Amino acid sequence: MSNPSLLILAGDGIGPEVMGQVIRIIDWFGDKRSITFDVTEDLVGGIAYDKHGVPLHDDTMERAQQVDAVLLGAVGGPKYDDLDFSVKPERGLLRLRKEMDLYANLRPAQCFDALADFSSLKKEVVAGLDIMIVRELTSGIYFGEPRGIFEEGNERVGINTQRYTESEIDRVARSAFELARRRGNKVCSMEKANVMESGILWREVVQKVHDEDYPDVELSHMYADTGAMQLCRWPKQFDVIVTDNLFGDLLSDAAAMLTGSLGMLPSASLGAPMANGRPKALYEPVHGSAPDIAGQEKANPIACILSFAMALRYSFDMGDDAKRVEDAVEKVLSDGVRTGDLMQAGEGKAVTTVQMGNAIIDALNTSL
Ligand SMILES: NC(=O)c1ccc[n+]([C@@H]2O[C@H](COP(=O)([O-])OP(=O)(O)OC[C@H]3O[C@@H](n4cnc5c(N)ncnc54)[C@H](O)[C@@H]3O)[C@@H](O)[C@H]2O)c1
Ligand SMILES: CC(C)[C@H](C(=O)O)[C@@H](O)C(=O)O
Ligand SMILES: [Mg+2]
Repeated sequence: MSNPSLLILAGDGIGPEVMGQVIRIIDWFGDKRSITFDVTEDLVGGIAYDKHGVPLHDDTMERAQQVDAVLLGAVGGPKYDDLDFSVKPERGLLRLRKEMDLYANLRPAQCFDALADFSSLKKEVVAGLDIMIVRELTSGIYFGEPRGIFEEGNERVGINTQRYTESEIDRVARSAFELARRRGNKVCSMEKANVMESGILWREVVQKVHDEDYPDVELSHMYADTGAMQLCRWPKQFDVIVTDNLFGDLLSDAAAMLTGSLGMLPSASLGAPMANGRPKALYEPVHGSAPDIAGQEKANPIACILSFAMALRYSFDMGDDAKRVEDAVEKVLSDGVRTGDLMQAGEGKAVTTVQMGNAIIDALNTSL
C-alpha cells in the first residue's frame, strides 16, 4: 500500500512558523516510528496571491482534492487588507472548504490541567473541560446568495444571506451525534429559532435526525446567544455542541479562551468518505496568522501540532499515535514550558516556537 499523503499549505504570518514544528513531528514519525507520509507543500492565502495573483491556484485546489489530508497553517494579514474581496487570502481557505465539501468542522476545546490556572475564567470552571464544537462549514451566511454590496436609492446596501437546506443540516447533525456516541453521549444544538426561519428549520431537522436514528443520545436545544453565555458560565455542562457556520465561528473563539489561549485550539474539517474510505479532510489551527507576533518566533505551535494529531486520528486511524502526540503536549505543559501567550506579563521566561517544538519532540522520544 502507498504511504499516506499530505498536502501542507503553511500560508501566511505565523502559519509557516507553527507548521515548521509539525513538519519536524512528521519527520519524527518517519525516523522513530517508521511511519512515512508522502508530503508535498504548496501555497495558500496572501503568499499564493503574491505569486499567482489568486489566493489559491487551481493546481493547488486539484492537489488538495487528491491527497489523503491537507494541513493548513493560517492565512491573511494587514498587507492584504486592501485587496479586492474576491482575491483576499481568506477566500483561498473558503474555496478549499467549499470545493472539498468539508461540511463538519470539529473544534475541540480541552483544558489541560497545567493551564487551568491560566484561563481568564476561574480554575473550577475550566479544569477538566473537554467539549467538542461541531461547526457547519460549507453553507449558511458564509456562502448564501444573494450577497454583495448594491446601490439602493441614494445609498449602498450590504447583503449576506443565511440559507440552510434540510440535507445540509441533516448531515452535520449526524456527524455530531456520531461523535457524541464516542464521547459523553450528549448533543446541544445552538441556533436562533426565536428570530430566524433558518433556525426554526435547523431545530426541526436536528430533532428529527435524533428521534429517527439517535434516540439514545441526549439532545438539547439552546439559543446561540444563551449558548455563548453558558459557555462562559459553566462550560462543563456541554459535551458536543452542533451549530451553524457563523455561530460556530464565534462560539469556537470563545471556547478557545476557556482553554487558556487561541494558540491551543486545533480543528478538523471533514467531508464525505473518498474511494479509499478516508474522509475528505483538512486540519488547521483555529487561530489566524497573528500579524502582531509574526516573524518574532513567539507563536505557540501547539494548536497546529494538535491539528496534526487530529489528522492521525480522523484520517489515518492512528488513535494511539494521536494520543502519543497529545500526551507529549500535556507533558511539556506540566513541565512548565510556556510560549508567551500562555504566561501573564512578567511571569518567567517564554520559550520560542522552536523551543516549544524541541520540548515536544523530547517528550515524544521519551514515549518510545
Ligand atoms: N484559519 C485561518 O487561517 C484564520 C483564522 C482566523 C483569522 N484569520 C486571519 O488572520 C488575520 C489576523 O486575524 P486576528 O488577529 O483576528 O486573529 P488571530 O487568531 O490571528 O490573532 C488573535 C490574537 O491571538 C494571538 N494568537 C493567535 N494565534 C496564536 C498562537 N499560535 N500563538 C500565540 N498567540 C496567538 C495573536 O497574537 C492575536 O493577539 C486576519 O487576516 C484573519 O482574517 C485566519
Ligand atoms: C479566516 C476566516 C475565513 C475563518 C472563518 O471565518 O471561518 C476563521 O475565522 C476561522 O475560524 O477559521
Ligand atoms: Mg474564526
